[in-house]
Amino acid sequence: MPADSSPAAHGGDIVVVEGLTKTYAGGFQALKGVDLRIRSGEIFALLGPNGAGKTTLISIVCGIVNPGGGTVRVDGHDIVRDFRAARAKIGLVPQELSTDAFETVWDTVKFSRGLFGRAPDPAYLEKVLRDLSLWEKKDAKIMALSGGMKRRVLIAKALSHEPKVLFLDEPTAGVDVELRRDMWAMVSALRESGVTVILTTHYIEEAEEMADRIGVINHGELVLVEDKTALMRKLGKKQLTLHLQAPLQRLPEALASPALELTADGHELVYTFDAQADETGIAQLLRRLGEHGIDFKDLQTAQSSLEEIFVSLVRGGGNGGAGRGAQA
Ligand SMILES: Nc1ncnc2c1ncn2[C@@H]1O[C@H](COP(=O)(O)OP(=O)(O)OP(=O)(O)O)[C@@H](O)[C@H]1O
Repeated sequence: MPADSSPAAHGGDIVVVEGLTKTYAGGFQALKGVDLRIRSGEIFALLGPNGAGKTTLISIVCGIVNPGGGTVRVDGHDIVRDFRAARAKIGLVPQELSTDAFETVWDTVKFSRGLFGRAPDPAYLEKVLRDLSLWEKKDAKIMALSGGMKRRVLIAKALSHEPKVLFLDEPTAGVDVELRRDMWAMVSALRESGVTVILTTHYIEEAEEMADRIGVINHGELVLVEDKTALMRKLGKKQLTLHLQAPLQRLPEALASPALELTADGHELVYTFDAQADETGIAQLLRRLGEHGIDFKDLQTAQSSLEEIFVSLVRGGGNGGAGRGAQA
């Protein structure tokens, strides 16, 4: 990336979204006041169920959809007042390759660069194609490429004008496991080259694998923004299920704790604990159960997955509020 004197070049936030709202014609409120700061050089994953507002948010930042209220700045440029400068900083990888089927890889990438008014730079484009393992295919027509290669062409096009921020909308939707791994490797390599990457995904595994930070959006609101490692620490929560000898009507008062739950049928006790804590509390729990004459015949443990955390977040339950406002 060429050096410049813009704010983000000094280690600030490359994308700053403040109070962003969007109401579509017809009255549907797709974004309800989103605040989000993307740090220069990070990989940020935006997770959310269908219809949560991910594409709307990305489309506004990329200038495809008009914002309602609020502001968005990309590398210091307002996306409305200073659209061309803001847009020039952005590469967008859409889900589908729509046109260009008869063009060669080289021509389509060269054309994309030209669209942004950048001077030709064959050496840069060669590097992009080589990095994406597309160099051998530079003279092939796009229609003759495999699905995975077409996806790479989309990335090459998005990188053709040397953007600072790359948006990937569902980069691995519908691709096989091998290509998904390739894409992950490519995105990591991009980060190494200094590009900030923002991706939307339905695949929690993808966010888990790639992202530095994760944002969860639901019903047009960001319900959580957190470092992945912090989120993974939350994942350290485990559950111990005790199958009781005899069903209990209710938990004795003395054992009442938010961490301990009796199942509806009274046959099981479920204890939730932090597997990474020094003191899980299990020994104490078992001792106290003994004191109350509660015997169990079997026990098992299970670890909650990011998937479960995500589901509880988007249902508005669980510990979803914990990360609210946690972004920088
Ligand atoms: N042009 C439009 N007119 C009216 N409503 C729209 C329009 N575009 C999107 N919506 C609605 O806004 C909501 C958010 O859509 P959006 O595409 O941003 O969600 P998403 O999180 O990207 O979903 P998905 O994961 O399914 O792509 C949805 O309920 C959608 O139906």
